[in-house]
Amino acid sequence: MAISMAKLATFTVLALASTYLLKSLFPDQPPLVTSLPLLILLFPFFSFGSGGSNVPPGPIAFPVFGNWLQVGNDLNHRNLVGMAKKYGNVFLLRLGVRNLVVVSDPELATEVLHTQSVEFGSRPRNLVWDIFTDNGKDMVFTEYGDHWRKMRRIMTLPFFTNKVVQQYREMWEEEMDMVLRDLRADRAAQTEGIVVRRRLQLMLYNIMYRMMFDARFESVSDPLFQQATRFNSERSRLAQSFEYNYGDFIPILRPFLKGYLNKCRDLQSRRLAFFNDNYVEKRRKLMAARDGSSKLRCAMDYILEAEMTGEISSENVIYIVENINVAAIETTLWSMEWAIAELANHPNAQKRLRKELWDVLGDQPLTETNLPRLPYLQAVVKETLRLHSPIPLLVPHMNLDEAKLGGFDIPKRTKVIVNAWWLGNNPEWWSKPEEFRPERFLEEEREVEAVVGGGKVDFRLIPFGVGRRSCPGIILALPLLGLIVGKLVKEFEMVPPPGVEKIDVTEKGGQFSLHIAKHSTIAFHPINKAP
Ligand code: HEM
Repeated sequence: MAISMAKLATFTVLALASTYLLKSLFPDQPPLVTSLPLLILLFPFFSFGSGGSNVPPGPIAFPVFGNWLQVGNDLNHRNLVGMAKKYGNVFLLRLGVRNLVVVSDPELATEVLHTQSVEFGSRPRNLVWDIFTDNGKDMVFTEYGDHWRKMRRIMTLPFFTNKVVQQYREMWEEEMDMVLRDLRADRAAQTEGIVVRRRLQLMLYNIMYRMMFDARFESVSDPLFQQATRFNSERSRLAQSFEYNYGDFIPILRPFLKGYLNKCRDLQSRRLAFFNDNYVEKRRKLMAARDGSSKLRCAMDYILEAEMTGEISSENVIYIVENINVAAIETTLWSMEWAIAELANHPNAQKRLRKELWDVLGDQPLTETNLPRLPYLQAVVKETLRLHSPIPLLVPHMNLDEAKLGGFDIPKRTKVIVNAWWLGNNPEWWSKPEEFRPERFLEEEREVEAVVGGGKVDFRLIPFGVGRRSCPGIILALPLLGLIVGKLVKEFEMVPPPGVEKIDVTEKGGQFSLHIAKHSTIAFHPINKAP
């Protein structure tokens, strides 16, 4: 087949640019490696495009690199919207040996998450996630199948039922009331303001560790708290980084990732030993000493019971702990930070919320049982999750076998992502989506049920996903968010620190998370009577 001059020229420029890039990235590597792009020129030129099958549209793919050099590493929710406008609501990117399909409209999202939730119910893996999950011994990142089903079932009873919410709601309120007490006693918090994230992080760790292990941390200086947060944030940093993409996409470059992967392995073994030695083993000893009549006290006791009956292995036990540390704490914390920042920037919304809280509760403190009586509070939570989904592209899905989507063929083992942020922020479907305006959920969007669950799902608002692989933690995350936001607003006026007009709500994302770029400093002015 003849090749056009334009294609040849593009190819040559690309190959030279890549050679240059590799040479500067790896100056000490042998010429075989750095001249790889030129060798690629010798490859058959006509592996451009889709290879002839009926795959979704997308940019022209080059041999070996696919679209990677064109689209780069940072495939964040906003960049993907730009591509969807060009290629359509389902498009395909080839990133080296990996295929990535991006879905950007509610109907196709329904297909992936609901109608074909078995077909698209797996998770893709990569070199780093393989290390952090020991090739899928966990639940969050494992493939769809018997192992996932068993893990999800075993985790549901101690973590994800309404009974669990009822069992723990007073403990949650107690931890939150300690935050309010600390803010009232903190002069700096009331004058120049504080980075409230640190205190909320301690609160959330305490809530999750009390549920998991019946254990808590005394303060932010507790050495165990410092170790736990350091291990978890280092794990997130390594897993979320774009640094390892080149080795993941292009197998021939994997030897250069050895140092990075060893760092991940080393961290993972120290981190799992930390969970095991300080928490799991202690519960195991208590379980061994327990007589049949004593009650199971915390989630770990139920999990260890499943280990004792041979349903799961000790490795699975530790990966459940790892998954809760990864999935539960930072996601909820990011949402709290966004909600507080937006309320500080929108005094009218804050005033309206405070009025609702005082009208409904009077002098009484907010409790979990009151939440259904506070529609504006629920609207604030929904609006926060719509505008700032902590996981804007959901956790990636994958089809184990070849599948169909929107009339296209999806090659097997394609990473499929749903741009959930765009579903909640597309101006074709939402009025002025860039505005933080909770009242939309009491006015034109009264029917949106997705976030509160239970009702009919509106696929425009799915910050927790939907269907088989949706977030089971929604049952905890929503009341936790409502409670802390409501309690703070009832007792404090939250404002930017002196001299600052607006809190900076610039975003920062990783491979799939989205959080506030700079942790905000907020001043908390105590309120003692009804507004
Ligand atoms: C605001 C807080 C949270 C948000 C926005 C959130 C969001 C998500 C999303 C988008 C997914 C993937 C859904 C999909 O792939 O379709 C997910 C999965 C998951 N989340 Fe959450 N989550 C939150 C809090 C929690 C909490 C508190 C827990 C546990 C206590 C939790 C546990 C999990 C687990 C175990 C999965 C994996 C489910 C599976 O693969 O089967 N999450 N979450």
